[in-house]
Amino acid sequence: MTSPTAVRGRPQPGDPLDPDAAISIRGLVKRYGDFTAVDGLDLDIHRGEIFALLGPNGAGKTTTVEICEGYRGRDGGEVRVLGADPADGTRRWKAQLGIVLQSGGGDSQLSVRELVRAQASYYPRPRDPDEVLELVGLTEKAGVRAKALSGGQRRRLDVALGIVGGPTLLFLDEPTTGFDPEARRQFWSLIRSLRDLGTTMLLTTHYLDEAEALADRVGVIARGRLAEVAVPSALGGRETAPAVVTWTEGGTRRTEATATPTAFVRGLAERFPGEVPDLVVARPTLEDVYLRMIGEGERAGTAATAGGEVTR
Ligand SMILES: Nc1ncnc2c1ncn2[C@@H]1O[C@H](COP(=O)(O)OP(=O)(O)OP(=O)(O)O)[C@@H](O)[C@H]1O
Repeated sequence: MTSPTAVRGRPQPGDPLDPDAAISIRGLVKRYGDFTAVDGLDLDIHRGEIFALLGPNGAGKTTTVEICEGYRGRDGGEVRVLGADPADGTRRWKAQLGIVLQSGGGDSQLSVRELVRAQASYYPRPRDPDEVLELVGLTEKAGVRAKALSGGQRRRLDVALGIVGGPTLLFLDEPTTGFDPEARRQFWSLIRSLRDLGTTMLLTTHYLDEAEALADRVGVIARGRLAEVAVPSALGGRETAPAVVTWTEGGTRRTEATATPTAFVRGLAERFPGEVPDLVVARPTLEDVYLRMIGEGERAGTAATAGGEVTR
């Protein structure tokens, strides 16, 4: 289900920061040497929503997210996260954030339970570590050393470490990479239950089905700019795009794009005594519109390479 916040639009350049938003970004710029990785980004993420940031490798997703987390500085623009500028976020502010990094911890001699308990001890109001292990499906592995976990189990541990502090705002950077299909489904229901508890989430992912299944809104970022922000079903005009009807007639594959597929198929059905051969009715998938968008982004830009190396 889509939250009420999901229908709000996106800010325009020059708009004031939104004081009610969980994250409010205006004109964000980040350069690495001569290379501009984030190039004037305006975005509001509303409290309680799940927002998915999509974009090809190197688009600027992690850079944007890490600026919001306070891990990277910026070269221009304004950012407020839970009311504070991340560049001077206090410990108390940081305690409200949960972070699931792309390559998290877990390479430890400590057991899973010990790691989650240790993490919990940094927060003023942590969740119960054993409940968190239950939530991420690691109860049976609680006594196992983290280094003995499989790749997918390690990601679950990363999620456990990210949520044990009871965050108001959770950042998830490609959280289900390496998960098997069942683990992904379990993770999705975990994310939905966190949303039901009121947690705001900013998620980056390369899995379009994940964005579609979880996100109230998605933002497509290409070459450091936001190409579009929309609810998943409306991205790239999907809702109003013509349906494409395909069938076989006289031994030939036929295709018709139509705004009224029901009427068209009814007409088609009258032409055939039984089933319409090989009938398919399709609208553009999220993947179709996404690939078109990032393709347009690539064509609009010129070839650029990253400049100076900056380490976190
Ligand atoms: N520390 C750094 N020093 C120099 N260039 C960097 C640094 N970090 C990122 N970049 C460059 O900035 C651009 C954006 O990188 P970023 O990691 O934000 O992309 P991303 O969208 O998260 O990509 P991915 O999907 O691969 O994780 C890339 O071209 C990258 O090479």
